[in-house]
Amino acid sequence: MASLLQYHDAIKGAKVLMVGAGGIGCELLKTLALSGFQDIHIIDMDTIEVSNLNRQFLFRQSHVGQSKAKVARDAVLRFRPHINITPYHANVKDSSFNVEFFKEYDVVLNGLDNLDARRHVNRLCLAAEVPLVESGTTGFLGQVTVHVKGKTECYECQPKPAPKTYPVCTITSTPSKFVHCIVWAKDLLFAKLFGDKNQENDLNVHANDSANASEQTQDVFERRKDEDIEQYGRRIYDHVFGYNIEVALSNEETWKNRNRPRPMYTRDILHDNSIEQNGNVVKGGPTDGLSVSAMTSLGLKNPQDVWSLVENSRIFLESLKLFFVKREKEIGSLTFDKDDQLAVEFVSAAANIRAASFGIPLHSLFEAKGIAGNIVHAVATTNAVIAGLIVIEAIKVLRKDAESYRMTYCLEHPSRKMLLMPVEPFEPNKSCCVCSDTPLTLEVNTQRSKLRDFVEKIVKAKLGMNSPIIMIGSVLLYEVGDDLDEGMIANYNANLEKMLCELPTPVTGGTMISVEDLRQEFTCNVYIKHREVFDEEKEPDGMVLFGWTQAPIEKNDNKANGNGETASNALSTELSEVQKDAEVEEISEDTEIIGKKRKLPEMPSSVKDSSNQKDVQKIDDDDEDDLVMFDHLDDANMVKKKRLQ
Ligand SMILES: Nc1ncnc2c1ncn2[C@@H]1O[C@H](COP(=O)(O)OP(=O)(O)OP(=O)(O)O)[C@@H](O)[C@H]1O
Ligand SMILES: [Zn+2]
Repeated sequence: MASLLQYHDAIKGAKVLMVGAGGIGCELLKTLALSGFQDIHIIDMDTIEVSNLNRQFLFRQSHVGQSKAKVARDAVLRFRPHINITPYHANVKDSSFNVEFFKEYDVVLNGLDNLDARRHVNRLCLAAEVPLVESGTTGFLGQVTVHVKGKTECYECQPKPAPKTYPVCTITSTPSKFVHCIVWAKDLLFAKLFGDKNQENDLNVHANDSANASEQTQDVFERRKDEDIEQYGRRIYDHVFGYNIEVALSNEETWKNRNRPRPMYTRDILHDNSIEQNGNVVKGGPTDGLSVSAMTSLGLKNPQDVWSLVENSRIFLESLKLFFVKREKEIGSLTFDKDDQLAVEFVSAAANIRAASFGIPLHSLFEAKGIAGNIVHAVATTNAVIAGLIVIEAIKVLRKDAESYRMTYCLEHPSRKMLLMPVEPFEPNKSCCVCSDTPLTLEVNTQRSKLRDFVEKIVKAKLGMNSPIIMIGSVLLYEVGDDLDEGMIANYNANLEKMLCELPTPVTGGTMISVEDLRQEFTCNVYIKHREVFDEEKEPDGMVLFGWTQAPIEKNDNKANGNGETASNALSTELSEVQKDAEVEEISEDTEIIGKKRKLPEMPSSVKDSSNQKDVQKIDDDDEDDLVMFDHLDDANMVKKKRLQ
């Protein structure tokens, strides 16, 4: 009875910070409120999108365009009117959410969808010494991990899997990488125009240019009776690249912290009648569906060339026309196939036009073809399960019950006979540069690399610092800040362009550089080792950082935005099968780790063999054959003592 009371007191008196009010966040807020939490603060920088409504159940159609944090608060207060919920419609990386702010909380709960924000929160939690419960879901997979400074590993102690999935809103509204444009072109536009008409689709199908009311309700993507194919193509182009972008621009909130896209209309891009002049090969040509090609039709030969916006626009219109003229019978039943030349041409051109609109570098057809993917649908149930686990861990953290902390993985294969896999947390990784003082080593050619290369490729891309200060001893070489005077800015800019060995305090072999992010209260020492030659293919940065735990950089990614999302509720892109497999593999690897290194002091009863003290479980899977060894309880306890002092 006493312990129940204690448990209740821990919840009632706790001040909790939730970061992210999306798929996991909505479930989490509801569960926190219903579990008796009374002082909850929520940070989320986004507004509600139509595509959120199917699973972010606190939001309704009428809330579209409003702050997620605020609407989530109002929704929960309706059934828990007497608790305090404080919303912040802001980026968690804003300077107001500093260490002092974090110190006010008893626990921080993440429901985020990107690595960048997760790393930032991890660092602030370490600096403020506040426990963090971290989470993520992708389709049926998910995990909850606990990070307590000095007791367990931090979020960055282990290498992170390469980013694999993309949030729906990023695809439909705010692409920042070429891969987002490919997913949009393939999974939304191509599917809408040529696929099953009954499929759900997140594209805006209404236009405001309809002359009468009946047309208001008509799907814009339907070809109208007697509509000329040229006209139809241009109408689609103007709708998706022009009108829809204008609609998106009208929501000012979305663009507060982002670059505004440019609406594109055929009348502006294609001033001449190039389509009619060049596209008239349509009547002749091959009859075999899969060999029809817009490139051939327009005389574009090299798929490795990056086409201009005009060329992509012509390919777009031409491939659309060819589908209707040459492959009309297939329309309504097509699915994207990377071996279908015309489909690849259409998707590649559409992605490039969208990329141009959003200021994203264009890619060749060859590159675009390599980025094809499957959707990993968000599974609301996974979010709910994960939210429940977050609350369970949060309660343990509040009760300082370190012995029972668990990292829990939600698995996909029911044939493993267990949905949830609890794992005892690791102790901190002594060589983690984020939660320990271990210096990093950088091999670099100090005569050929500029300070700018170091800042961009190491400090920002790898160490994830947003406002770095770079020093050697007490000499400042570079800093980012709002309060710098013109002289300082000029000085730092000049330093950026200097080779490392030519800086006012030269960086050569043996130099120790100190890099600090004041906002994250994160400092790193980087020991420099001069090296003459680098392998251009294997070491494209021309420098190699040792001693950090970050995963390899994502391939097929727009380098300008180095952080990928391991999103909950996400669309995956190709790197398709490969990525899906990787996700499963990731869990399999963990499974193996459990057998070898991580012990499971308590397993779900479904997998416990009651007759055994030392259980060897053979888990049969469709195509996998994992052997997992569970140590008996006594061993497990010993291990636990060793890990969690
Ligand atoms: N730096 C950040 N600061 C504040 N909130 C963030 C930050 N980064 C991500 N978020 C929020 O985290 C939430 C993640 O939720 P979720 O994964 O469900 O994504 P979503 O954008 O709501 O859904 P989807 O994109 O899949 O339609 C989003 O609401 C997003 O606004
Ligand atoms: Zn760490």
